[in-house]
Amino acid sequence: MTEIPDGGVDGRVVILVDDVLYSGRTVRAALDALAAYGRPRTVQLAVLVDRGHRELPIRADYVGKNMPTSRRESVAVRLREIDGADGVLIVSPEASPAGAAAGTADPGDRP
Ligand SMILES: O=P(O)(O)OC[C@H]1O[C@H](OP(=O)(O)OP(=O)(O)O)[C@H](O)[C@@H]1O
Ligand SMILES: O=c1cc[nH]c(=O)[nH]1
Repeated sequence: MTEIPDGGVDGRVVILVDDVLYSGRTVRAALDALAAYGRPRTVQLAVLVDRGHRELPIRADYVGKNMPTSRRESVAVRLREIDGADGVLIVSPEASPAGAAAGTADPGDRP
C-alpha cells in the first residue's frame, strides 16, 4: 500500500528503504513511481544488505551490511516483527542435494 504524507513529496527529503539491494531494478522502479507523486528535494536510499551485482548505476546512501555474494546465491532478510526472528540468510543452491539450503550469513567476503 502506498501512503503519501499530507502535502505530498514536493521539496521533501525522501528516503527509500529496502531490505536487499541487488541489481538495482527495484529501486529504479521505485524512483519511476515516486516521480508520479511530485518532485522531492532529494531522494536517498537505505538498505539493510547490499549484496552487489548491480545492473544499473544505483548506489545506497545508507547500508546496514555490505555482503559480497555469488550470483547463484540469494539473500533473504528476516525481521522479528514479521518472521519471528531477525536474521540474514544466504541461500546457496549448492548447499544441499535437495538444491537449496539456508545458512547464517558469514560477514566475511564471499566469491
Ligand atoms: O535490486 P533488485 O535486483 O531489484 O533486488 C532487490 C529486491 O528484491 C527483493 O524483492 P523481491 O522482488 O524478491 O520481493 P520480496 O521483497 O517480496 O522478497 C528485495 O526486497 C528488493 O526489493
Ligand atoms: O538475493 C536477493 C536478490 C534480490 N532480492 C532479494 O531479496 N534477495
